[in-house]
Amino acid sequence: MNGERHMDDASNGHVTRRQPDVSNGHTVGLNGNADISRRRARLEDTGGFSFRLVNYTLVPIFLMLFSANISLLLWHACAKHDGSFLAEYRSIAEQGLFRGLCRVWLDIDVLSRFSCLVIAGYCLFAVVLMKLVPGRKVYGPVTPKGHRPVYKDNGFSCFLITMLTFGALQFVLKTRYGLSATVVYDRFGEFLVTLTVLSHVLCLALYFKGLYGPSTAEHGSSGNPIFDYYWGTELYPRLFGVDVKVFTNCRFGLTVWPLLVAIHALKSYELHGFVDGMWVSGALQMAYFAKFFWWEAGYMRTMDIAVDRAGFYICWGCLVFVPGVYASVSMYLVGHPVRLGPCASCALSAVGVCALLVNYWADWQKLRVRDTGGRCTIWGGRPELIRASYVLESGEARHSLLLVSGFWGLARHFHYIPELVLALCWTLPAGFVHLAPYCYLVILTCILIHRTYRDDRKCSAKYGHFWSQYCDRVPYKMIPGLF
Ligand SMILES: NC(=O)C1=CN([C@@H]2O[C@H](COP(=O)(O)OP(=O)(O)OC[C@H]3O[C@@H](n4cnc5c(N)ncnc54)[C@H](OP(=O)(O)O)[C@@H]3O)[C@@H](O)[C@H]2O)C=CC1
Ligand SMILES: CC(C)CCC[C@@H](C)[C@H]1CC[C@H]2C3=CC=C4C[C@@H](O)CC[C@]4(C)[C@H]3CC[C@]12C
Repeated sequence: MNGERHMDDASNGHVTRRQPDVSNGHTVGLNGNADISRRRARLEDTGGFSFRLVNYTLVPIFLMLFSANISLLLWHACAKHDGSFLAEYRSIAEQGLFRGLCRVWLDIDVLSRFSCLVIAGYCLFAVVLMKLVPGRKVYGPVTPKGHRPVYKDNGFSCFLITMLTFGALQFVLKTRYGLSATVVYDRFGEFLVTLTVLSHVLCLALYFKGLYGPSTAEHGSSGNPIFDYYWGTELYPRLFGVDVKVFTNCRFGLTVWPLLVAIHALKSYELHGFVDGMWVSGALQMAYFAKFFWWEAGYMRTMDIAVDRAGFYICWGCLVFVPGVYASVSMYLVGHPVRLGPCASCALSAVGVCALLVNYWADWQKLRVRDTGGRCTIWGGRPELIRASYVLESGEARHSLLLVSGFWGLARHFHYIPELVLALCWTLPAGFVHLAPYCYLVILTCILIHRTYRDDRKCSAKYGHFWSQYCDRVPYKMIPGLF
């Protein structure tokens, strides 16, 4: 498809029917006008003191501490304790939990010159690609304040160029200088702590930028600085002409993850030669990234972009949690080569590819119905639709389509099941000796289950009784007949 494509306004998560934005399960209502006190009042309206203390302060603090520590401990367990959390726990507990944990952090060379140079070099490279690689113009959903984000759909090309450049760089390093990019695996702890610190600096900058120098009208404070830092103060920030969320989510998180998978596969090859478990896992992940970038314009309409603000959750998450936790399966496999044999390799690959296709197909059905105004076929028949209306903050009425057939008729978030099955397929090669490689799967399950609730709340606030109608016709959140 060439030329401009306008995204369905309906996908904007910030338009509400009768309540402020409750998309995160927190009553956010942060749609960017300057009336901070009004928003604070909204936040305070949502429950008693203890409810607010837990939801807007304690949970964010817990998540920030938990995610930072799990990213590092996962690496530390793999690097120093053969992937065993139990051994990791014992070695930390020996010194007293708090002291032991601090030792893990402080023993690592933070902001080392090497990690800073590699990270800065990569960021520069990614930004140059973002700017120079051509792509058709696509639009994000219009915000209630009338902002329509514009994107260049060049994700797939940037991904390919990055992977090819990595391959060429590795070839030159190896043949000319005897060096290898696998040094990133050897010194990954340094990278993680450096990324952690740099990402906090970015989040802090974004926090103040959202309050005092926002790029668009979608900004503001909830009145609670901790929650604001965690959730963000601006929806579509730009820094030096760069769209921050496109950079953090797509050009960093979702690109560094495949680079790490490639580095882990190389390291495994250097250590053990060809190990089919690593290659099955790596190939399935690579197919997942290719699918992601092929569909990147669709991703620009999802909650991550249209609802979640640029704060710790999304930005720090994509800069540190994705490289640290999402890429941890292949990191674990480096130290634990598992030979699957041809039958298991083929079975896992086949199930994984089917899961990937189903997930893509479900996302595609939703986009297709919206793009064609329902004039398309879904599973060979005319789509069953609910023509839902909703009202923008400005009072303007809009319409949108809710698909009730295809995968969207099985359950309201059926597409999360293939997402999980695929992740399982690329994790199973790790075997069942340790829990560490299953961290991603466990965390992903929590994120997706939580997301089914978040999305229901968001859509119910947006579509009101149309959403109730949809829920009556499709009563299950994720697993037909069960949940
Ligand atoms: N690996 C990971 O960590 C994660 C991966 N993912 C993947 O990302 C992809 C997108 O995620 P997802 O959570 O779905 O993001 P979305 O935000 O795109 O999905 C939900 C949105 O789709 C619209 N919608 C809901 N029901 C219908 C329907 N019946 N018909 C038409 N539109 C509907 C609503 O938005 P609207 O306002 O437009 O009506 C709703 O808010 C998936 O493939 C998922 O598996 C997701 C989360 C985590
Ligand atoms: C407490 C926090 C540190 C948690 C951070 C979570 C985020 C890093 C992730 C939350 C949602 C995730 C994603 C959503 C949808 C995606 C589409 C998929 O095709 C590829 C992965 C992803 C971009 C994924 C990436 C991580 C999150 C943003």
